[in-house]
Amino acid sequence: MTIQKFVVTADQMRQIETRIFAAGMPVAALMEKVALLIARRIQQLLKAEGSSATSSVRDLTDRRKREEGKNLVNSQLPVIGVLVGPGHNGGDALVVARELHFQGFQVVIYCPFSKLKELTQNHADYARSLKIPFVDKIELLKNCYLLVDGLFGFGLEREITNATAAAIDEINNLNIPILSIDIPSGIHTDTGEVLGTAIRAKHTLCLGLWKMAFLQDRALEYIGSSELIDFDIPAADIAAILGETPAIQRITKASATQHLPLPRSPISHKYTNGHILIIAGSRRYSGAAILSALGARASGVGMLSIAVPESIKPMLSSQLPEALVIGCPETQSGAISELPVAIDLGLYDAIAAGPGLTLEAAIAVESVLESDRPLVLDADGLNILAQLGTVPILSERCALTIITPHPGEFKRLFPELADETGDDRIAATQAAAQLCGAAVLLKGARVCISWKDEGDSLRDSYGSRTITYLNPESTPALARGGSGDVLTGLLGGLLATAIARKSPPQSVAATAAWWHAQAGIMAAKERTELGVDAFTLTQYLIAALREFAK
Ligand SMILES: NC(=O)C1=CN([C@@H]2O[C@H](COP(=O)(O)OP(=O)(O)OC[C@H]3O[C@@H](n4cnc5c(N)ncnc54)[C@H](O)[C@@H]3O)[C@@H](O)[C@H]2O)[C@@H](O)CC1
Ligand SMILES: [K+]
Repeated sequence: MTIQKFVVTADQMRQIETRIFAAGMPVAALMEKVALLIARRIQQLLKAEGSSATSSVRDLTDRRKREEGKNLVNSQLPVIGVLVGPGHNGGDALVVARELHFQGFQVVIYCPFSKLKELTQNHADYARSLKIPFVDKIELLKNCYLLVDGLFGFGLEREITNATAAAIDEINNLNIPILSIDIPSGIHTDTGEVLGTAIRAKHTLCLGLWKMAFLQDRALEYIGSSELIDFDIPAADIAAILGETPAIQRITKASATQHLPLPRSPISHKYTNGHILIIAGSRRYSGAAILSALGARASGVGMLSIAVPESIKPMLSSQLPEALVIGCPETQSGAISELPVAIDLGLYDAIAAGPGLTLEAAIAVESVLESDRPLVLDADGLNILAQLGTVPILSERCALTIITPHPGEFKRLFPELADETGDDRIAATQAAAQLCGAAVLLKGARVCISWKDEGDSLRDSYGSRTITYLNPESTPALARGGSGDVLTGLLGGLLATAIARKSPPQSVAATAAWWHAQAGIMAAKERTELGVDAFTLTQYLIAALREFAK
């Protein structure tokens, strides 16, 4: 079982927790276990940072051994501030404060609440008895080296207002690195929405199972970097609440690799490895066709055909010697006016259409929509689809369609939905998939992919019957023109191969999103976040594959 693939709502986490407690695990024991893991992780992180502050802390612990029994409070030493809320998130924080205190760190506690849950109150009383200082003004935290945020966890449901909101803003303004326990206080666990105001963490330790907010773009600036603290939730309890095959999953290396067309059959030939037709480009946007084709090339697809306006055919042929380039009749401005009369779409396992077409290519896009071929539709293909009427057209298709909108295109395709679901990208993608029957890949920092479930699996947390995959890792280096064109080609190539190999076609969308992001991450590591232009990205696809698929 890979714990990394699970993702839960606050309600699901509560249900899982309830089962654990009902089975006999004492609440206090679980809090103790979890908070000890957090305290240990904080110490590791401080050590890894290797800063002067950490060495002072180390000096302190060494000295502690030497000077046993002496008062260790020394204002010159780094102080860790612990922010404590009224619920069990605050309880976790108090256990962390206590442990760090015993490890020789200088700790101060800020708890602006008079009424605490019982267990949290017990820990607060014990911390006071240990003479860990409590401060009641935020300015007294200003010399802290690190703040640990335990104000609210997944129990936060309503807006933070008044004094608490003002305190959070003041804490953020101290500009001290903050480590959040479970989730930055103020972030909605499911939607990632900021409930009034929220802690801006540098790093967040998510407890037990990944919460939905970590996959919602709007929460990412608050979450900072993040990691999961696994506290041994029994697999049976997870399965009881999420189902044997959870309706919503984070993409993992294992799941991405599972849907790669590897290994190849030793007796495969070019046609059994799939034939993709890419329809892309115009005189104005010729590069889009090249980038999509290079993306498809990296997928290892058996045969690559590219339909472009006649006038840019030589350019494509020179860039992609292995490809079959089809010149199409073109408009005056150099867009595809229609597909060649002689083209037989039935030859292709899948079609990918859209990048760089311009709105003038509507007739060509209509032809592929009317065909019975599995289809990836992107960019201008989507803009044309929106004009034709998204839902009626897609509902009529008899083959799989995968649409890959960015949020702007999504709004054009599903204007009502975009209004209803706001910035909840997961809910929006699921609702769109449910409505139009296509697989929907919503681009963004955390790509979300959803399609209607034809089986009998559980309803997902939003009540719709969809399968959803969320890409947990990416890089802002990919936020530039052309990187989407690469994804279209890569996805198209994988789709054609999946069709030829008779493997589940929708799942390749998750593999493509993961692969694309991993290539971006690898390229950014080597070349910085500014060094990942779309062409460079295509050059990292195979290197990234070699790394994650080994
Ligand atoms: N799920 C699990 O298995 C575990 C959970 N633990 C911790 O428990 C947390 C959840 O604890 P709780 O359910 O007690 O909830 P929280 O600690 O997240 O906060 C809820 C508390 O805040 C108050 N509150 C909610 N919204 C507020 C607002 N807008 N303004 C002011 N007060 C507000 C509530 O009345 C309640 O007292 C997790 O995030 C985690 O840190 C851990 O102790 C161990 C294991
Ligand atoms: K928190």
